[in-house]
Amino acid sequence: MPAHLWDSAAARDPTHCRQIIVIGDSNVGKTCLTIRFCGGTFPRQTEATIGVDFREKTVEIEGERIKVQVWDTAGQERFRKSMVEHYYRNVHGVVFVYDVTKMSSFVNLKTWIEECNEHAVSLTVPRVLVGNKCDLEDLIQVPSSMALKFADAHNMLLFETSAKDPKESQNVDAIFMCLACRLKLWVILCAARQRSGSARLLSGSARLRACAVCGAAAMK
Ligand SMILES: Nc1nc2c(ncn2[C@@H]2O[C@H](COP(=O)(O)OP(=O)(O)OP(=O)(O)O)[C@@H](O)[C@H]2O)c(=O)[nH]1
Repeated sequence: MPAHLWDSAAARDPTHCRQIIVIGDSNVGKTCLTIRFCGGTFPRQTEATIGVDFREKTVEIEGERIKVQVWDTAGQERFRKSMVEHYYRNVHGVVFVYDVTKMSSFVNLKTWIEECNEHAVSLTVPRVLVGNKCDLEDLIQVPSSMALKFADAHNMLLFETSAKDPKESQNVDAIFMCLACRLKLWVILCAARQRSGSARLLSGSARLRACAVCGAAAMK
């Protein structure tokens, strides 16, 4: 395992990047959510994403700076083909997005989760569910209760938000802050295990899984 990841100084290093991938159907607002978080604005116009777009932001969690790189992926199949495997391989956190005004984007979440699992993204990689476009109140098709049930069944937190409404920008931040926070906790947990020198903890159990941050084995 890479020793530097256990070093708390490295964990605090703002240049040490955590990659978060944003996936979901085309047009659900992945680009707008990413721009709202990284740039604080809502773009007047967006083009369909081709492959993957990268944006970065350094966030502070309990006094520690963590650099978050957000990978905004194409929702359209024809624009995804070549990129999927490479990006899934290096991911530290996943944001699944659906459009609260479009039931089909919610139904399709199953396919996105399957794709994620098929590409061997460990279940220990933190995942969150985001219902976007909550500002379109009169058009909502996906009730919160249904989304909550789905989120619970898949062990994810649910965020309902709007990339468009500036009053919701804190909620958009919360999505990524939540993931960054969980990643930070994960690093601390792994470091504690490493310090305790517990070989038993790090091997020999069918319940062990790979750590999302450092690739080391860790308890589920
Ligand atoms: N009302 C409303 N519209 C939104 C919101 N977020 C995005 N949109 C609109 O939805 C459309 C699609 O937004 P994008 O962010 O480009 O969607 P995407 O998921 O990145 O689409 P792909 O790149 O094709 O995968 C645009 O017209 C946005 O203006 C929101 O919170 N509220």
